[in-house]
Amino acid sequence: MTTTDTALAADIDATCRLTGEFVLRSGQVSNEYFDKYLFEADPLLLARVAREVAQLLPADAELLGGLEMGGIPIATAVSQLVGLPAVFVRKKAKEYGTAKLAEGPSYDGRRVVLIEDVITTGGAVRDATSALRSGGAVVETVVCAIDRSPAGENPLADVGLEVRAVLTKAELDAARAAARG
Ligand SMILES: O=P(O)(O)OC[C@H]1O[C@H](OP(=O)(O)OP(=O)(O)O)[C@H](O)[C@@H]1O
Ligand SMILES: O=C(O)c1cc(=O)[nH]c(=O)[nH]1
Repeated sequence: MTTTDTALAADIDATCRLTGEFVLRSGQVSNEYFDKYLFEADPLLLARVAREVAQLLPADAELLGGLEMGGIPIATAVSQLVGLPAVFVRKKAKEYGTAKLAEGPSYDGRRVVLIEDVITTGGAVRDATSALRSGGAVVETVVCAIDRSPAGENPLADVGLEVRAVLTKAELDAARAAARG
């Protein structure tokens, strides 16, 4: 367990694990879905997640890159906690106005730590990494609330990204099993 908040896994699991049939972003079909908005909409749970994310930030982070959409509330909460500015990374650049992909201050040449809600295959994070790097950002780490990618593998190793997770699927499963007795 990477979290210092020992009840967090059980509370997140109870709040946002859904069962059914879900098509995921990657096109995979899963019988489980972690609805991050259910914890992000709860001010106390969001604050607890943000505290854990803050502890996982690399010391040399200059900007927090919150990924549209679920990464943005977490990045905002962490930004308020640690005093680092944030950029809000769109899935695709806005087609009018500033036409930006990432909203907020310039990230060219700056060390951006990505903040994500859930990682399954790492596809969304990979896309954001590539886009920000194209704009000159140094992106080496992503901190996510829930990592449900296969245990023991780094789905983003191919793009040189370290994944730091507040909670893994195994930890959520263990919390669920413990709660059921
Ligand atoms: O690791 P992956 O296989 O890419 O899957 C995880 C991504 O899928 C979800 O994005 P979605 O577009 O559903 O999210 P949003 O509600 O945050 O916009 C989730 O928020 C991650 O960004
Ligand atoms: O892979 C996804 O799309 C995904 C999985 C999940 O558990 N939660 C979520 O918001 N997205």
